[in-house]
Amino acid sequence: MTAPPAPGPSLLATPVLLRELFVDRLGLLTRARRHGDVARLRIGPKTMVVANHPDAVAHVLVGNAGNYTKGIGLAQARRVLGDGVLTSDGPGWRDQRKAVGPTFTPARLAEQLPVVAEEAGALVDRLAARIDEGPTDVTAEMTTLTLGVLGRAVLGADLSPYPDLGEIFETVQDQAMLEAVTLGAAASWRPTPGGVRFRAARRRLAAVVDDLLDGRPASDGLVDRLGEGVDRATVRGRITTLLLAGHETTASTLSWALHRLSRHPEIRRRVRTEAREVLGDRPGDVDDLRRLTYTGQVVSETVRLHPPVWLLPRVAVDDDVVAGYRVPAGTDVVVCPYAIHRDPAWWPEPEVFDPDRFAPGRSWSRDAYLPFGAGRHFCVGSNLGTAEAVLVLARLCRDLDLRAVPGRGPAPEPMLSLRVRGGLPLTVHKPEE
Ligand code: HEM
Repeated sequence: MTAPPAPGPSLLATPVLLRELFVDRLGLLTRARRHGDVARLRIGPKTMVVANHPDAVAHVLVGNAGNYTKGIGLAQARRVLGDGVLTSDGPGWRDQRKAVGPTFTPARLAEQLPVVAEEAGALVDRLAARIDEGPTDVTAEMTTLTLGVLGRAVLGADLSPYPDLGEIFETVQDQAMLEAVTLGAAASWRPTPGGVRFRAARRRLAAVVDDLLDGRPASDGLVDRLGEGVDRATVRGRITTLLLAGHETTASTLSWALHRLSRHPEIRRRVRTEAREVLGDRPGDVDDLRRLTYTGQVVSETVRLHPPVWLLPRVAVDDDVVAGYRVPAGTDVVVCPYAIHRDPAWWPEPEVFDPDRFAPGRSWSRDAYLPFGAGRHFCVGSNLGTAEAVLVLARLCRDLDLRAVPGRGPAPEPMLSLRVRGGLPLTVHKPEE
């Protein structure tokens, strides 16, 4: 007997689903759990299966991962960024995964942390110049910080001569997302203002990466490993993709963490107390990181509620059966960490920001926690990204007090990563003694 198709809304719901795909992707995928462990969303000619239950997720990402390649948005991301470890699959992906491996070992992390600490110090100085002044957009600052770290600690290159890099990445991502949600109708070659902006941004990005390559960066050999046996266009794509994967996610984590801290003075105080006890006046190193336990919990809780990679898209290569339902070859199967992390079946009071969920000795649903993905595509930079977020938060809370501007909280913008729509204005103050 063949398995039945997964349950989901009728084909007549296409106009509603299409609208939601455009204006409320997070809501659409969160509501999909109403249909059960997996849901089938038919949007015109496109069918998308959403894996809602952790067992279904584990099947797609781990147990039967060999039957799934990366999916929705991949073609668009590859067109705008190039063919990098984040945007590829198959043998090309395997080679790159091998090439980046040596850059993300614990020994390398210990060498990378002083750079993180230096960039954190520069960030504190920039923000300290704004003490008791008007609101400052901290999202732009987080992008500057994470690009600085990535450039120096991973690629061995100084990216400070390119202050527009964050904005360029925003423009190329906007185009990739627009193409993905309009199912290709908004192609980048069109003579629209967005298309023109995108093409200019892509040219600039290529020029920046070429500059970087021509400067023969003093990396740990990563750039050479990525360039082995491939032409300039290919290596450019590989570096561009790594640049995006390595800075956006950590910048998003830090921005959302600062938003949460700005609204919870008691949590901010706990982070400050811990930072003072552990770091004293020092910049922070690997041993300190292990002792910044509560700050680590704040980061874990931030990426639960605001996972920067909010969607893990896959495509089934051959027919499969997931949680008892038929998934024909070629079906888009998606896992939405944002929705799973807010599912009351796995997380009590899921909307509450409570870092103590992750306190030592507390048990929590590991299978329903996917901020870094799972299986063979598990994030290569998870240790660096986490270490960076923890150390920067500790330094910011130790040295400054960042407070919310009264009014509505920021809205999420689910692009290639989960951005803060319109930036995050906070005011900067001296911390209490
Ligand atoms: C808090 C920060 C970060 C988060 C939340 C995060 C999250 C993720 C997730 C969920 C994936 C899996 C994507 C999938 O399965 O389709 C991923 C993959 C990846 N991440 Fe991260 N990431 C972070 C930081 C970093 C950093 C700092 C780097 C590099 C410097 C990095 C490089 C990559 C790469 C290259 C991949 C592709 C891996 C593959 O496909 O094999 N990430 N990341």
